[in-house]
This record gives sequence, structure tokens and C-alpha cells, in this order.
Amino acid sequence: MATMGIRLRVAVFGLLMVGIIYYLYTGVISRRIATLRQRRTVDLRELLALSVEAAVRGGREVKRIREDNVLEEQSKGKTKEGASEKLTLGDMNSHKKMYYLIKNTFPYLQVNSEEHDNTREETAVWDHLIPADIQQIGDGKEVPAEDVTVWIDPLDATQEYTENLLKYVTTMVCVAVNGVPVIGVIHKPFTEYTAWAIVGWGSNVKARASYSEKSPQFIVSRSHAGKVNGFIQTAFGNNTVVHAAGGAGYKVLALLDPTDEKYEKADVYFHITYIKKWDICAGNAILKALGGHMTTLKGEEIDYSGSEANNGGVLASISVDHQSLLAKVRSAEKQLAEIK
Ligand SMILES: Nc1ncnc2c1ncn2[C@@H]1O[C@H](COP(=O)(O)O)[C@@H](OP(=O)(O)O)[C@H]1O
Ligand SMILES: [Mg+2]
Ligand SMILES: [Mg+2]
Ligand SMILES: [Mg+2]
Repeated sequence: MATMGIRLRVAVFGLLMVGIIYYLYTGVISRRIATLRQRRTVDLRELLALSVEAAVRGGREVKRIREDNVLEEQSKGKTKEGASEKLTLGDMNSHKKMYYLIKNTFPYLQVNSEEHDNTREETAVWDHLIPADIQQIGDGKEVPAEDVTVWIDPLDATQEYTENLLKYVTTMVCVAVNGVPVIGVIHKPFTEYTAWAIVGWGSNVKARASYSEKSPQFIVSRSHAGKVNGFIQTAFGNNTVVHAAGGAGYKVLALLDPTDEKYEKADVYFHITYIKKWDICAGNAILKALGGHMTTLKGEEIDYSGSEANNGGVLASISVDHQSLLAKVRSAEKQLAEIK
């Protein structure tokens, strides 16, 4: 009798435990499902403020490393054209500050940086303060986090950085929603100037008062030019003025009216070799916000989701007829193909 009583108590206790475990387990699972179902959103105005902060903090590292002269220059390999792809401590330190500031604030966002490092920078924390000029654009707007891709260039114009041509150096952040560039930030660490824009909402940089539609001046790469000069002469005439400058961010600023220093006053940014999306996304967003255009040389819009590659070249303009520029590029391509 006594053993029966003990067995019964053990059985009842066992059943009770199974019940408790089942209850807890289903609770946890259902909460997990509920969290997954709940679509996370991010506020674009907050993302703009965070992007500016990231670009500024990265820029401080870029400046400090240059001033302390501790570049620790290395090569990441070669571009398709055989130029050395340089990497310095400025690129890496800036990457850590920028990438982890964004990742620590919004861990679930897709952030694609040119550089990579696995040591998480825990101290990179954002205070969520929105600067007054960004507050002025009005209320925020939520978008689903899964639609967002952030592109970071922790140091654009690394080649020029190593040559001490510091006016070309920028840090950049771009936010694309469903592949469309929406927020662009280009920061100049050595003049402490920041240009930002958010498409359909506002910007702190303007277009110039005038552009030369008749005989546009071009700005092109000084270190990854390829055969760009010959191409421009075929397409736009032998007397076309072509400025060579470093940095994709810098070349977009040279189409606009930035207030920090003198620029080349170019009308068109033209690039024919391979380039990556972190180089061009911020400039694309800023131009788009100001009514300009950035396309491939075939006139396609660039999709800022998926892979980092842009193989189609870059044609960027503002207040100049972009379609007529494209028509001249097409005709030059035909002529050059016939010569070959
Ligand atoms: N052919 C190419 N292959 C790879 N990257 C290129 C490239 N042409 C330009 N870029 C990158 O685009 C940016 C602007 O180049 P440029 O000054 O020649 O116009 C630079 O970015 P980083 O300095 O961030 O690497 C450069 O490395
Ligand atoms: Mg690089
Ligand atoms: Mg770059
Ligand atoms: Mg870079």
C-alpha cells in the first residue's frame, strides 16, 4: 500500500512538472513568434541624425591617424585595372566607429561597410539627440527595417589620404530603402564640413546657382581613370574641360555649392571603371534630393540592395539635361566600338 502511495505521488509530481515545463515552453515559443511577427520599423529622421553622427565620429579617427602620422599603410590587393587598393589605420578605425555606432543602435539593420573587423566596439553608443537643423525637416517617418540597406565608406579617397591630398578625403553614409537611395551624408574630416540630404524632405547643401549646359565641365578620377579622357573627348569634343580629382564623395560635392572651401565647379561627374556602392550611394541620394541624377552610363538607376558591385560606370549631373548627356555617351560608345 505504502509503495502504491509513493508511486502515485511520484506520478502526480511528474505530471505536474511536465505541465509546468509545457506551459513555460509554449509561452516562450508564442512570445518568440509574436516578436518575429511584429515588423520592426526605423525612423528615417533618426537614421539621418545617426548617419551624420557616424560620419563625424569616423572622420575624427581619419583626421587623428593622419595628424599622428600612423597610417600603417597596407594593400588589400589590386583593382581590375591593376591599381593597389590601399588600406590604412584611418580606414579601419573609422570603420569601427561608424559601423558599431549604427549596429549598436539598430542591431537588426543591414549595414554594408567597405572594411571589416570582428571586434565589436561596445563603447560606440548614440545619445539619440537630433540636431536642430535636422529637426527642422519636420516629423519622422517609419519604414520597415527589413527594407533598409545602409552603405558605409569609412574613408573615401584612401589613395589621396596616403598622398596627403586631404581635401579629397570624406567619410560617407547612405541609407537605401528597397534599393532606392534616400539618405546621403558626405563628411569632410579636415574641414569639418558635412553635407546631408534626405530625398523629398530637405538638405543642408544646395545646387550651384548656374551650370554650363552648352559646354559642361567634367570631373573624373585621378587614380582610377581608365580611358575616361579619350572617351569624354569622343563624346563631348576635344576641347572639353576635364578636372581630375580624388574621391567619389568629393566629386559629387564639386557639382554642388558646399561652403567649406573652393571646388572645381564641375557640371558632370563621369566614371567608367568598376566602382562599389559605398562609394556612390551617398552622392546619389544627395543629387536625387536636389533634383539631379546619378545613373550608369546606359542610363539605368543603380539599385543599392544586394551586392556591392556597380559595373556600369557612373554619370552624375544636376541642372544639365541628363538624357542628352546619355545620348552623347551612347553615340561615343558606338563610334569607339566601330574603331575597334
Ligand atoms: N576601378 C575601381 N575599382 C575599385 N574601386 C574603385 C575603382 N575606381 C574607383 N574606385 C573607388 O572609388 C573611390 C573613388 O575613386 P577615385 O578617387 O579614383 O574617383 C575610391 O574609394 P576608396 O578610397 O574608398 O577605396 C576608389 O577605391
Ligand atoms: Mg578602399
Ligand atoms: Mg570610397
Ligand atoms: Mg573607402
